[in-house]
Amino acid sequence: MELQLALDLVNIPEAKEVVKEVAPYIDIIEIGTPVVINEGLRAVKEIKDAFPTLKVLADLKIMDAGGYGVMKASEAGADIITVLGVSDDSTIKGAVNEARKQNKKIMVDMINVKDIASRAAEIDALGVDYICVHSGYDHQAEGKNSFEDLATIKRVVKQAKTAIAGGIKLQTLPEVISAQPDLVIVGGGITGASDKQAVAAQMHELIKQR
Ligand SMILES: O=C([C@H](O)CO)[C@H](O)[C@H](O)COP(=O)(O)O
Repeated sequence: MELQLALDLVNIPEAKEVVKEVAPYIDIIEIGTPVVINEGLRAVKEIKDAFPTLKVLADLKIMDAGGYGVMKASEAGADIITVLGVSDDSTIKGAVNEARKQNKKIMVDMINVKDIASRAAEIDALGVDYICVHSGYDHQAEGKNSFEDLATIKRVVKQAKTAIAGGIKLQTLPEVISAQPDLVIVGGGITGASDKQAVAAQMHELIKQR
C-alpha cells in the first residue's frame, strides 16, 4: 500500500516546503487540480526537478483529448496523470495509448460516476493503471465519503490498482486501510495539520503495516 500527498491549496514555494517536511513518509506527490489551475504544468516540472526520487501525479482530471493532456503532462515530468471516469472510452483509450508511449501511468478518477461497479469494470478493461474512488470537495461539504465505493471497486476491478481520495484523516485512515486499497490519497489530512510531519509519519506507519 502506498501514500500519496495531495497538494491543492498551495503555491509552488509552499508545495516545496510541505514536501521537504514529509518526503520520507510519502510515495507520490500529487500536484492538485487547483495548483494546476493557478500555476500550470510548471508546478509539475518544478516539483519533479526538486524531488526526482518521488513519483509525481498531475491531477489534470482530463475529460477530453486524453492523448494530448497526457503528452503535455509527461513533458512536464509527471509519472501519473488523471483522467475522469465519466469521460468517453475514446478519451481514456487515448490517454492510455499515450501513457504507454511515454512510459507513464494513468489514474482514472471515478468522481461523479453514478454506477461505480459497472463503469469500474469497463474502465479496468481499457488497461488503465489505477482506478480511484473519490469524494471531491463539493461532496465532502455534503458529508459524503467514498469508503463504500472502495469496497465496490475492490470486488470488480481485476487488473488495475485501486485508490481512494477525499477527506481522509488520521482518524479515518484505519477504516480505509481495512478495505485494502493499493493507494491512499491524503490532502488536507496532512497539509491542514499543525504538525504535518508527525501526521504523515503516523499515516506512513499505519499504511506500511499492510
Ligand atoms: O482531487 C482533489 C480535489 O478534487 C481537489 O482538487 C483532492 O486532491 C483530493 O480530494 C484529496 O484531498 P483531500 O480531500 O483534502 O484529502
